[in-house]
Amino acid sequence: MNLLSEVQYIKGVGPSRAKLLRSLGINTVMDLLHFFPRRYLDLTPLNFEQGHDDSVGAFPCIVADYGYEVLTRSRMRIVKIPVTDGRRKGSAVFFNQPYMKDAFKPGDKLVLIGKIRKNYGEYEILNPEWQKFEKTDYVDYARICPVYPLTKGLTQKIMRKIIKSVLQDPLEVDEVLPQSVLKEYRLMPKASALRNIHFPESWEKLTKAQERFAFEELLLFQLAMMITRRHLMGEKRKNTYKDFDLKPFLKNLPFSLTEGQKKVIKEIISDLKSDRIMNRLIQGDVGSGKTVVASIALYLAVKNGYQGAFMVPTEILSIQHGATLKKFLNPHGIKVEVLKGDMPKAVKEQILCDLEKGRIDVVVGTHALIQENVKFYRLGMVVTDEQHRFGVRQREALVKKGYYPDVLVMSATPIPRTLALTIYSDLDISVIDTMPRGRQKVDTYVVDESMRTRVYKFMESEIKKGNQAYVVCPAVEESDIGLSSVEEIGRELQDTFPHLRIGILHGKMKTEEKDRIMKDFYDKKIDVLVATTVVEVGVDVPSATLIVVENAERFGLAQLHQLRGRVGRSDLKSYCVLISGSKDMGVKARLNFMMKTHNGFEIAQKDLELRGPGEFLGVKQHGMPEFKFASLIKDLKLLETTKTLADEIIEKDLLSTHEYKGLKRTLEDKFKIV
Ligand SMILES: Nc1ncnc2c1ncn2[C@@H]1O[C@H](COP(=O)(O)OP(=O)(O)OP(=O)(O)O)[C@@H](O)[C@H]1O
Repeated sequence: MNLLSEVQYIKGVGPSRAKLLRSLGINTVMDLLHFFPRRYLDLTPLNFEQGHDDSVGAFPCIVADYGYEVLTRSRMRIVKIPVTDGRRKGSAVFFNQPYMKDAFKPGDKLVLIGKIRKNYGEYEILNPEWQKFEKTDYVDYARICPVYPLTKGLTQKIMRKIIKSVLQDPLEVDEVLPQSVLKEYRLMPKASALRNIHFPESWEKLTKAQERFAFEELLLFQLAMMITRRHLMGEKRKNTYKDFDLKPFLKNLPFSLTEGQKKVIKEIISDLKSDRIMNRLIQGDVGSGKTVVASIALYLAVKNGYQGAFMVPTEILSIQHGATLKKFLNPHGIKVEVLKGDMPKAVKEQILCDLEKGRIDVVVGTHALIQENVKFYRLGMVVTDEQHRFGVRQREALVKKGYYPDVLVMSATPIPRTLALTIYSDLDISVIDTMPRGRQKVDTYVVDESMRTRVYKFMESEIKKGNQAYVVCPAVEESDIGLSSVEEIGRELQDTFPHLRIGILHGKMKTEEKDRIMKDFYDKKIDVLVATTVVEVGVDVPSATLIVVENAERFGLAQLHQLRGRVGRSDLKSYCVLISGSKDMGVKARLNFMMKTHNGFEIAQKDLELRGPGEFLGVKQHGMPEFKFASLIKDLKLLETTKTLADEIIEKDLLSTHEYKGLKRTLEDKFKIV
């Protein structure tokens, strides 16, 4: 049968079933073959005793007597068919299917597929799928049976039959992957992978088939991203960078760089020396010192005649990073300005004009920096500090404006490598893998409400030592859903400790007010900052040594780690207290994980496993790739392998060779590129 034939012409389909299949997106034989099972049943034949509660099993048996109907106490009609597995007695039980009473006669041989349970000493198989067979036939019955995601009107039985009938003929499918790739990575060829994905000959073969499809899926994805990137950023750089002397900058730095920082700076410099535009992601645990690295990139850009832009996720951060950059860059004659949303019009216009004329070297601001009508004189370096956000669109916006700047993306929180490789697959990845010297691990405690008074007493003693503290609450105002709020806790603390200077901060406040509070906290005019998660990302106040998180159960692990990262940013001993009244064992285990683990990448991985990629990244991301076979949680090795291969394919321009024809065509069909 031709793969492009319509499904209607498959044996046993016909117009009405074809319509149902079409509603599942299946038009052709090819579509049908690519309609993959959702899961599989293990149909290794079992006797009644071998069945497990709550798991589906396959039970070959013989009908022992005629079926009969029973009315339950809740007036439900059930049909029972007495059966035996040869040794024990049991029944097949059908709910609300009175016609099943006469479906079988004594002596019929059946295989019943369903969950088994023991009811008053007798085995019952509930609402089973069933198949009549002669004992010898059972050998032919698939041991590993596919379960498809279906629609009303189609049953598993019908679907299996249709697909089986297609698979009976030799499959003339085009192989997508080149023979050399199949051989090198020991992948199952497409035709047998298709057979085994539907009717696996063994569990091992099923795994091999799944691996093959995952490989294909990831390779195609990586190639598509790389080709898009080449279109987008593939401009050859003009190689105008001549000055790589960092001595003056480093001399002015109050500390020496860590090994991790040095390594990443080397990678940046090698990008700037190469003939391709830089697209690099910098990852690092909280407090690993990403900002200095970004400053160095901006320093080099300005030294070589370019302007730089630093985009940050919140206004609070734009002020903080603005101040840091001024401190690092002003002494070298580099002019830095912060562009804020609600600046007086005249000031803003002056900055915009100076930028366009090239009188400002580095501008810091939120993403509005590139969305608004901001024009540059000679933009050469864009640093974006991202909070799990795609930079692609922003980078695209810049390219559309006619700039082809080098791009450095800083990921504000550690993200597991599988996710980094996919959502940032258009970037090269650098990791700062060492922490500044003298950092101690932040002691972390999980406590319940009864400890609150003690925790706050401890806070008082920290402040007496000259340190500062954060209290993070999930809500802004008091409400009836029982969450601690910034306003309520702020008031309570002020009443209990009248001598402490308490400040509150949340997203609903005016920018001006936020600025003032944040500045007071930086300047140590505030001892305790009671805030929502606006302080979550990037806020850097080295003398803060305690963070208390109220209703800690409300936060994800990665977020808690990010919050904890607000303390322990100097050599002062720091503490994190997670307050939670939750009795849920799962929640407790999750919070306890924070006490044991301090490595952000490990925590992020755990968070990803617990919540899945969508939740981990926060709101459901548009454009987040959805893979059928590959797992963003587990398939790190496969991701790395396919990335290396994709690199090689692009580098050597293999897609234009005869051997890679299939791959090229699939890319064109699936992603409309190449
Ligand atoms: N090599 C270093 N030695 C000592 N201190 C350093 C070093 N590098 C950075 N710091 C300091 O460590 C603190 C954290 O640095 P930075 O704010 O750049 O971290 P980050 O990686 O951006 O952290 P986060 O992700 O939490 O925002 C800052 O106060 C910074 O001045």
